[in-house]
Amino acid sequence: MADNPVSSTGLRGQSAGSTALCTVGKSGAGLTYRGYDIKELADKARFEEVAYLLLKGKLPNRAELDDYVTRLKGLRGLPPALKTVLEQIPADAHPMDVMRTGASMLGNLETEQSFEEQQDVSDRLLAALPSIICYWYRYTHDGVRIDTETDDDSVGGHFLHLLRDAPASELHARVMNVSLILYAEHEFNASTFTARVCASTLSDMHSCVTGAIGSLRGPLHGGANEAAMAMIENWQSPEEAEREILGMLERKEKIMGFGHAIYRESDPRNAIIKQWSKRLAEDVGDSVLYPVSERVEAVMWREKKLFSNADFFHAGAYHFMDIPTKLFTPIFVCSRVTGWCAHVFEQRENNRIIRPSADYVGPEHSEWVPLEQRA
Ligand SMILES: CC(=O)SCCNC(=O)CCNC(=O)[C@H](O)C(C)(C)COP(=O)(O)OP(=O)(O)OC[C@H]1O[C@@H](n2cnc3c(N)ncnc32)[C@H](O)[C@@H]1OP(=O)(O)O
Ligand SMILES: O=C([O-])CC(=O)C(=O)O
Repeated sequence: MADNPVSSTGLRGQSAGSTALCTVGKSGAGLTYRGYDIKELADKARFEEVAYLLLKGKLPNRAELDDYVTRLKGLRGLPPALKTVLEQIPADAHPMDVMRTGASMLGNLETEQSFEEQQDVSDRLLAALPSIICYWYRYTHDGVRIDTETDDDSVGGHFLHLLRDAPASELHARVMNVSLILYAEHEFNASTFTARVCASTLSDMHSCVTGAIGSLRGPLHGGANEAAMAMIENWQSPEEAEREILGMLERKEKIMGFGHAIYRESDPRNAIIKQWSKRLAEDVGDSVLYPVSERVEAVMWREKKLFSNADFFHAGAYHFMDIPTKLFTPIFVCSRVTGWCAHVFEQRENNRIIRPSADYVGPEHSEWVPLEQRA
């Protein structure tokens, strides 16, 4: 039987290729996008600058950024056939399924005909994905057909504007900006690897992104921010939270929003979003959810040395901005599409089809039994 040590399952610890986009957990570096520290980006950059950095290869100068923002604003409208499809999707569908269908349908209407169009296709996806989710959400939940072409300068502000029919407050636009920066890129995570595997067959950009959305949907990956919210909203006090978490650990249940495949001691995105979550909690006068979240974090570290990952304090932050829980992971898509597309560019630039081997663990030889004689 083949040797298959647990430590190597899930391809853990194995390099599956190279990238110039991002370092995750590299000693002394925490998280960097093209060499820029995530803390500095979250503090100083606009998400649109980070998108430009990832997709075009360098930070934009003032004129380039202004042009890029104007360009993205001009790409927010949705074709009528896409709106018709979105209107057919039921209100109780999962919004990540809506994102998946939306990206795929856009690929039918605006097919990438050649790789020379990859920059345009990526910009279009980045601009259109918030419109897709909000168009569907408002149609199915509020019965209105919204105009998706807002004049907001930022992707985050545009998303909140569409959701609420009113421009976002400065604080909310700021937090959305930080959140989108934190979620933009993360090396060979599961959804990005999905995109790269798809790209390696020389498939089109919409297929790569559609597949990546499907991978991000799961609760072990992007879906953890929604799962964390569903968990913490049940608890009315830190004491109750502690009791329940101890019970879950006793039953060997997974606590969503904790742990990481690469980081060992902390996720550098956590401290950043946690600080904004606290600020928002103060803004709405919360005295339950934030203290509950803090206690869960403390108990998880005390009991298991497991730390909050990027998703855990995002739950409270989005909740305090009154964003419906089921839209949490779609926001992740609106950001990570930048990383996915940038990885597809890289894969295409130096491509070889991704096709690992498997250790066979089935029977050595199986004797054919005619149909009538089988038990
Ligand atoms: C943006 C993102 O995608 S971040 C990740 C979001 N996902 C989550 O928050 C889901 C919860 N977390 C997890 O399921 C895992 O920590 C993952 C999927 C993120 C990483 O998985 P792995 O790399 O397999 O974790 P790792 O090898 O560090 O696990 C070590 C041990 O800790 C346990 N563990 C890890 N995370 C958790 C958790 N959140 N709750 C309880 N136990 C956990 C594992 O079960 C394992 O225990 P075992 O040795 O007894 O089997
Ligand atoms: O890197 C990972 O495995 C998951 C993650 O944190 C991300 O994709 O942001």
